[in-house]
Amino acid sequence: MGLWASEACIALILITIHVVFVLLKYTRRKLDGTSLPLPPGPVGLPLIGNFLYFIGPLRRNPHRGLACLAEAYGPIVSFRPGTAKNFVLVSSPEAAREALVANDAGLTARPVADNARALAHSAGSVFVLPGSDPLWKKHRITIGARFSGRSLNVTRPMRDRNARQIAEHFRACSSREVSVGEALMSTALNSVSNVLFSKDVVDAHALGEAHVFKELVVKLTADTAKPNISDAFPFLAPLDLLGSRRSFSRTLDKFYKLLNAEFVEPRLATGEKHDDVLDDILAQYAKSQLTHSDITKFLTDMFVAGSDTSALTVQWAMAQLLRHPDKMQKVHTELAANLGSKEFVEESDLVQLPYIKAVVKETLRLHPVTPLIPREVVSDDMCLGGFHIPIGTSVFLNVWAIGRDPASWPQPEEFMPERFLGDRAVDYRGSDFSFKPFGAGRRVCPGLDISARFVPHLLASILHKIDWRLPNGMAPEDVDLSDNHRTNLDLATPLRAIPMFIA
Ligand code: HEM
Repeated sequence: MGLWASEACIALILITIHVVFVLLKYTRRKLDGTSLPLPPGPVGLPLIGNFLYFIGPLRRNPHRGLACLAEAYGPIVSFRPGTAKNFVLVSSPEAAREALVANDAGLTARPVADNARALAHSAGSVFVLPGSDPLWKKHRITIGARFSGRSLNVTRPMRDRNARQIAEHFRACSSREVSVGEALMSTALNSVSNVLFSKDVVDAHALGEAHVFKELVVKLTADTAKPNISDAFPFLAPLDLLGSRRSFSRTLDKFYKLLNAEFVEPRLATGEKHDDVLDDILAQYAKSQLTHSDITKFLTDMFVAGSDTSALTVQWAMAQLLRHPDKMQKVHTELAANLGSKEFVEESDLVQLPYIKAVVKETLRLHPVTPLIPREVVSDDMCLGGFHIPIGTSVFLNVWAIGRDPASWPQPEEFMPERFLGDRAVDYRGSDFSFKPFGAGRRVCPGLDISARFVPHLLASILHKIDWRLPNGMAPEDVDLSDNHRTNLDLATPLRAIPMFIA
């Protein structure tokens, strides 16, 4: 009886706190002068809000769980995972357009995960610095000058060489079962490092092997957005209860040291010039416009943002093609018809390979590697879809759900690259918000242009003159297409297959 009474007492206190909290919020909005309602969403518990969702249905694949919330509450949903700020979820093309076009200026920040604060990384990170920060602007100009448009023609020969290396690697593995993703990750790292430092980071003979640089980037990528109780309950952050930030700090520290020892210090010592990103940032360093720490943080972000994303997209495309032999046949027919006996695919061949490019787009529609694009409301409250979105709210665009919206995509679950050919040739940029795997607006992915070249190039290179088989008597329908949302959208079962070189 005594125990029951104390439980009832605790429940009463929690309910009272919750009611006070709701009343305070209501009163504040009245004082703010807004009469717009907040977006609808699941009712949270006192104090912990909707936290239980995040250790339950949303733990493994939040993009799927959040798509179900949108089905229940509509295209703009709000919820509160813990005592941290409100989250708003955007899940329709129209709402995404309103967020990224009409409200772009107000959404130029990103939520900062507790891990990102390790070694003060967030203070120099191009990924999380607010859009108003002069350092963010400086970094975006540096990236834009080397990673977009015609400037990419300068580095094209290096990507041709990287694509040729991976083709040779898989041809040399002919008839042997391989992990498809391992070599793809090495090649994606090399394609980024060549624009940054004019150098491969993984040796051509070791593409399929473990490598310290690769291991560190893989670990940093996996841990960047690892679920962490400190993010739901910021008052616990100083304790770092899961040790997440400490572990991230150790990995970051190793990576910073590696970047400095192998790339930054030697270039500073010799004063060599290579007409690349490192030249550009060292020139800014010489004028005291950047610190040494700004440089390592920037380079770290470029590897974390640019390599796993590209490698995973090619791995997803391969998984879909192995699952759909008729589409694989179309790819081989296109390659044979346009390249004939040419030994290796070059970037300039892509104009003749529309089907391969459509395969990549269809892959990014179904498996966008950043399924939930994170933004944050800065400077002022905003109105979205007739709802009030207070300053400080974290806004997530569920591009995974938008890419499967049946109103925009007939038979949305089917892998049909043909939908990206002909009249309905939706592109990555442009006004169609039913397909935005690289985001949009001021914070659009600055790697879009290089990815639009290199991802189809990489895919074509590992398919040209190579016939892929499934191992252990697997049938196409046995290819596992289930996903696992770590920082990026990973395959739940890493793809293994057997390359057969067609001489
Ligand atoms: C298939 C490949 C890729 C995909 C699907 C992808 C997707 C994305 C998405 C969705 C965003 C957020 C955009 C937004 O908020 O609107 C982003 C940001 C970013 N991406 Fe990519 N990305 C890819 C490759 C790359 C590459 C190759 C690089 C550079 C080497 C890169 C560098 C970045 C950076 C630095 C940001 C942060 C930009 C900022 O916050 O200002 N990405 N990417």
